[in-house]
Amino acid sequence: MALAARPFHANHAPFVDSGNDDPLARALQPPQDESPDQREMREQMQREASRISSEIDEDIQESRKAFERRKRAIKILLLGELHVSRCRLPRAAFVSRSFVPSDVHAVGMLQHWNTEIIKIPPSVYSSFSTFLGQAESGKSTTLKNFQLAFSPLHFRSEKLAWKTIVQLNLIRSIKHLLEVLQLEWTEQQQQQQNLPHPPTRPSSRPSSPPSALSPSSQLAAASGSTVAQMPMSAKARGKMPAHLALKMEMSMNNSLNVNGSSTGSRPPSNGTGTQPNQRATTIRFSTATSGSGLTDNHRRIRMRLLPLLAIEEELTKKLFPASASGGALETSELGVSVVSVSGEVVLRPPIREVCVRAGSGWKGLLSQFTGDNNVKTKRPGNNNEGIDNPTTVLAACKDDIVTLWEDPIVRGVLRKRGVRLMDMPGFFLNDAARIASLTYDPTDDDIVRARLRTLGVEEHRFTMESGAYPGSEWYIYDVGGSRMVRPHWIPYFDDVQAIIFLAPLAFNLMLEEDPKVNRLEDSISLWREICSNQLLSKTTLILFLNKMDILQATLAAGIRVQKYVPSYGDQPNDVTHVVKYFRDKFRGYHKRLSPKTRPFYWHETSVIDTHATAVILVGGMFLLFHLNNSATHILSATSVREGILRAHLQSVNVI
Ligand SMILES: Nc1nc2c(ncn2[C@@H]2O[C@H](COP(=O)(O)OP(=O)(O)OP(=O)(O)O)[C@@H](O)[C@H]2O)c(=O)[nH]1
Ligand SMILES: [Mg+2]
Repeated sequence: MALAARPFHANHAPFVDSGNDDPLARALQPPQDESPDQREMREQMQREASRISSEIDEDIQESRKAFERRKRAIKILLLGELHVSRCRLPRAAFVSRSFVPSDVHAVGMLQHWNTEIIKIPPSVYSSFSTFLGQAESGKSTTLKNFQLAFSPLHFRSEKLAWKTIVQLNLIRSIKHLLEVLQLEWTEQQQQQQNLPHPPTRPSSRPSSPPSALSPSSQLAAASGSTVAQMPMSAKARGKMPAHLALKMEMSMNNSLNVNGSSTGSRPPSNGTGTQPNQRATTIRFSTATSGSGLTDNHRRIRMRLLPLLAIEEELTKKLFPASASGGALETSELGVSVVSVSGEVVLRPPIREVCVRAGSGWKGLLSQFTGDNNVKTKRPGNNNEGIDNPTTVLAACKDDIVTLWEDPIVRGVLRKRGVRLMDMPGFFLNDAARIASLTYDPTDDDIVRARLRTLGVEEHRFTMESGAYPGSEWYIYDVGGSRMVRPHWIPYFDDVQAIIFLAPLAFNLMLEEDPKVNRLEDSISLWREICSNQLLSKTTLILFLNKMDILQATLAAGIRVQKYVPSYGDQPNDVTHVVKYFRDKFRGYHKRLSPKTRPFYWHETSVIDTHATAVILVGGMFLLFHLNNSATHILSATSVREGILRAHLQSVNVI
């Protein structure tokens, strides 16, 4: 700015004296024969240039101050798995140019606080830390925990936007459930007709790619037996706006044909067996009770729930219309996964998830659409304000949803097929009675558990409202964790002092972006890459063994590790042994592959547990601040103990 500021000041008399040899000054001299008008114009231009110059200087000053503020602020980078659904570990990495490393150390210290003196290397004070891991590890969930713990007012101010996401999550689970039931009926029907089995049980290759046929395609391929048409219940119809009830009827009629042929138009196959907005076009089933115990009543319930799928489709189109155009919100369809579990098949129906594009301000966008609990649409030519919203439709379907989900026969079908809906991201079926209500108001836990996939890298800046250091600024980076997105992490490795690596112990699950790859195997190979990376040789690595609650449930269900990890052998199939086995594997690679010796820190976590997570986060933050404000970089064991104690106390108050 020096150049602009100097010669253009309006109050400069003649720019230069005649003896000046400076070519620039000469060029800027007024012409000899300058008229008063020309002079006026020239001076006006000079004043304008000067004004702009001052503005730029002010901007620079502001930027400088902002930069300084940012340097002082604590930054947290959440990197990790794209699909957080299966892992519940916070993979947040505390990253801050000035203190980031300390928080990483702080987390480590929480586990090793009994060391008498803990030295924090001064280098930590100018570093970045990062969360890494595969998809669905819980990055965004950790972010929400963070906001809830430190900025609860802000967190709750976004409740309305999250409400719709929770409802969409619930509908998505119902959709999965219905597809599994339909698959069961289809198979039964084929068996009755002595038709070959649909290719959904790759018994020779337990972890083989998904079937080329989606359940709906298989359904459409089925033929024979009676076609049933289930009328919409008067109760359900009565609770809905007329146009919606009509839409429901149309939806059913489009799906069913009393003559057994499809009346619905079927979208062309994309070659993967998955279709956007995929829906059964023909539904046929035997009138007899199936071998699985499913009855006509189950079919009736299923039919009555089909309108939910239509409402989801419509809502998704309204809220997230920008899929193809790179807009703020999108949906993604990840295909069908079929995975062997205990000799059975785990069916992952087509995944069509709502995604949020980084930096899109999606919450504002969603809030525009969602009024008080509703998405309202005024229909042309209709004086009644139509309310096509999940709240109304879910409330109308509540009894059916609860009945179906709690039905022991349905549970038996899910068990037989190895489908564990409760392990899927955004699982809310256990709370259906509460959520499918006209007065539904999301709780903090609902918001934390809501699943919304992240695309790209998103910076979150917020001010701490409570805790030990109110008013302090926070920067958190939340990124997508899928394989496609991982290359975008690399710029954030620059100057990284610490990485929190989230590894869900999902030994029996496959990656959604690549159903041939086991999740845990993917985590381990990512860990190896991180450990051996020369750029990260000085970086402290902290391992979070994530989604411990799911691991517990998986083992309790009798699923054996040995089936998926033969090297596990016949060790006891319990949490303690399983965690130790995999932790030692991670530790071994850490030791063997690290270019330089470094300490190995690890935690077992489940980030949907907001209390436990708050303790870790609050404790970590306390230590971070302590380290930052401390004249010395040495923490005594007493300080650390005090930090943990305060963390516990604060978690009680904050949460
Ligand atoms: N049961 C359980 N669920 C979890 C846990 N952590 C996260 N989840 C759930 O997993 C789903 C995905 O979590 P996210 O935080 O969205 O995952 P993410 O890492 O941000 O995923 P991407 O945005 O796809 O990269 C959500 O529905 C969470 O509620 C956990 O420890 N246990
Ligand atoms: Mg995310």
